[in-house]
Amino acid sequence: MKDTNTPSENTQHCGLVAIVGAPNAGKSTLVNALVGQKIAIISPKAQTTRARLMGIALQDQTQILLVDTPGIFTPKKRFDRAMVAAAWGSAEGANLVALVVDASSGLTRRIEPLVEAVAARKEPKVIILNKVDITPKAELLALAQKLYEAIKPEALFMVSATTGDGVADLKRSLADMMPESPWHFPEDQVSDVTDRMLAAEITREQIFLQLHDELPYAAAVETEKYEERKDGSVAIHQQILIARDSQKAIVVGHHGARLKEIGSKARAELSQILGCKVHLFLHVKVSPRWDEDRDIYNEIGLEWVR
Ligand SMILES: Nc1nc2c(ncn2[C@@H]2O[C@H](COP(=O)(O)OP(=O)(O)OP(=O)(O)O)[C@@H](O)[C@H]2O)c(=O)[nH]1
Repeated sequence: MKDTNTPSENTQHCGLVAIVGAPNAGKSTLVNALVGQKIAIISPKAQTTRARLMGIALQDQTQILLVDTPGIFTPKKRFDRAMVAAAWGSAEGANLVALVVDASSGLTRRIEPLVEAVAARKEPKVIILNKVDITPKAELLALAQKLYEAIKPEALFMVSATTGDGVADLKRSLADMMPESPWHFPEDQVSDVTDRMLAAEITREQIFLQLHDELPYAAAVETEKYEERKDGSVAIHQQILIARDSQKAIVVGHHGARLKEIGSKARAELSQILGCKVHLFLHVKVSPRWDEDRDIYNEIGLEWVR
């Protein structure tokens, strides 16, 4: 635990909130909104968040550690199992389990097992109905009632992570539920994601955004080298791993145009986040079984599962 050197040590509060929910519920968007800064990537495609990320939100004297998890779904492949294991693993030892529900989709059969699983958890729970900006009020109230009865949470919130509606109230209430404890991180730290990892995630987000119809989930990004230069800029070398030769042509594009576009958007975003000039070098590598490679699991923060 790090010494935060803040004056009023004895009145500090700090606790862990595990954010769980179905893929696409808006968990990453919500964590970014609570932290007030982008720490997790977002995409309209489900299952974007692969590893466990921690966002650190500050509310007065309270540090709220928000563990953003991969969406919980019924896993089939090893990679999927690793994602779901990471999600539940992060709920262990949490002070609060927060179930985020996409209110606009309602109580679908897909999330019923998740609701049951959350109801059975021993930690205190809250329900967060997200996407209220696109949910009719009557549906919202009916859903709130059903979920309240099923889970019996400490509290239920209605928010829009994208418009920010209800987010400040949610943050204050979460802070009120955190136990008295010294802060676990320095005041200015917003996440436990390393710059290397974030850089890989930003490139992966661009691949998603630009190619999700042609290349769903078939790519991983590894930061091979991350170098801070004397002139204050950062040079980042990354490998884009794809499963098949045919996908290489898609990622590279005509005369390299697609790769250039992925690189230039990722570079612009990284340079904004890191606050310096970024040189980004992307290499595409065909690695037929990248999702069976232990090193890649480590790099993106997932545990290897059997
Ligand atoms: N209209 C609306 N859209 C939202 C809101 N919150 C999130 N979204 C959108 O929902 C989609 C999924 O958001 P994410 O934050 O990536 O969802 P997630 O739950 O982290 O998804 P996984 O990574 O798959 O687990 C994105 O297109 C978001 O822009 C909201 O409050 N209102």
